[in-house]
Amino acid sequence: MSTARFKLLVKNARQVLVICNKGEKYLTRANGGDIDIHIIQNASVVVDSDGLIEAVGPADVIESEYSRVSFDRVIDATGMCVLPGLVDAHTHPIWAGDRVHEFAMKLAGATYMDVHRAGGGIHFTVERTRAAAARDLLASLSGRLERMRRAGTTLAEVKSGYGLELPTEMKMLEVMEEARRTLPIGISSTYCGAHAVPKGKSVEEATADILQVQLPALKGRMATGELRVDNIDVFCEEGVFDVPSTRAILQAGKDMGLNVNFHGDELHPMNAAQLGAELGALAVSHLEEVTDQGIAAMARAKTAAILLPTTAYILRLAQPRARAMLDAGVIVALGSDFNPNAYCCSMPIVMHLACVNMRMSMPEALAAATINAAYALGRSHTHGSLEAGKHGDLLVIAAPRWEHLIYQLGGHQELIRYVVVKGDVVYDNDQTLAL
Ligand SMILES: N=CN[C@@H](CCC(=O)O)C(=O)O
Ligand SMILES: [Zn+2]
Repeated sequence: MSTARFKLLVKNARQVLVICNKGEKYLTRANGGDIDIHIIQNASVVVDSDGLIEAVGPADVIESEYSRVSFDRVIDATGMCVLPGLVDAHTHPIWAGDRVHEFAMKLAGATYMDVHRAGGGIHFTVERTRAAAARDLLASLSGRLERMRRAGTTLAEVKSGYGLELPTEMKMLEVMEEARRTLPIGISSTYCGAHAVPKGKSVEEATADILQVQLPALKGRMATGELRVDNIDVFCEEGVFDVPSTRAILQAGKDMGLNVNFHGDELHPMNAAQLGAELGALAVSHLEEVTDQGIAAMARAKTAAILLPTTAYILRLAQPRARAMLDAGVIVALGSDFNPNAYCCSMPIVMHLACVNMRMSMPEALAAATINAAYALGRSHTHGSLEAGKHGDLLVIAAPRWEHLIYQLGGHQELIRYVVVKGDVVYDNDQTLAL
């Protein structure tokens, strides 16, 4: 090795969670075995000058191979564990006005749709987001993404969907674009203009507005490079967008080159999983009410299931059937679903809930929050594992075994020592406490 200068060396970690090491795009139980995550004991990680992973291997091998290289930063991870940056596959973090008052209503027995039909829920947030200035939305988004980063997230999917008309949807996408360019976290951006049917419009009118006004405008702004949008989303649900309107919107987005990734089978079985499989969707989120046929279709089509443990928890819904999905070979991913209904920025808490309430194993939850979440966003060639050539996104936790990140409910604040994005330390936490 020549006398190069690289960004970062993380050395002598007790465990390095590589996750997978053969270029796998996702991990499933397809062959009947358990999800197998790749771990190296007593290992080091090298990040090159472009912020990409150069090498991961036994500490002594890395030490001798890179002895002539100088590093901008060296982290001594003795006694600690290194994991890939977590990927949050489903969030709604751009909005104004919280809904703490609705939390009280739901605790008193109101359902999600009771609140929505009464003009609250998404409608409440839409009114406030329409009225908010872009700079205020960017400021609150920045704070929320920082909270996510401090909890180990280095790539987050971010949705629009609190405008439901052209000006506000574009304002949200512009805020997202600015965040993507300036904030130290990866963003996968999603147009979700079909998040609810705006007050005063029918489903048909809302669908026509999206197809004839919003999507053409978005296409124009993507063509000029003003906006970069990765995914298209629809809330497919009884009383929101029905299957025909969902299909039309998703197909139009797909024709524009967007990845299909939508909300389905949450409160009622809608056969959304089958629709996703038919459309070649990268992912369908929620799936609390998915049928066996829907599970089989997703497994066949390699459409990822993005499960959101906070939603079922907060709304006291039936848990998504993670075990049935995993056993059928579905690619299972996780998301925080951060939004004014489910206020949680922490993927470690999400993994904990997935293990306890959805009966996932800790390796399954970690694969779901790394490589499989990256797959759901079309990013598993760059994110989700510590393999050479991928982004140097990682976290260092002050614990002798990686499982502490899931086991310690809410303990990530004292456990996560460093968070690194593309080789830069973006969170340096000297508040870690001994176990
Ligand atoms: N279910 C639809 N959308 C969000 C909730 C958004 C909101 O209530 O503001 C979700 O994924 O949980
Ligand atoms: Zn959502």
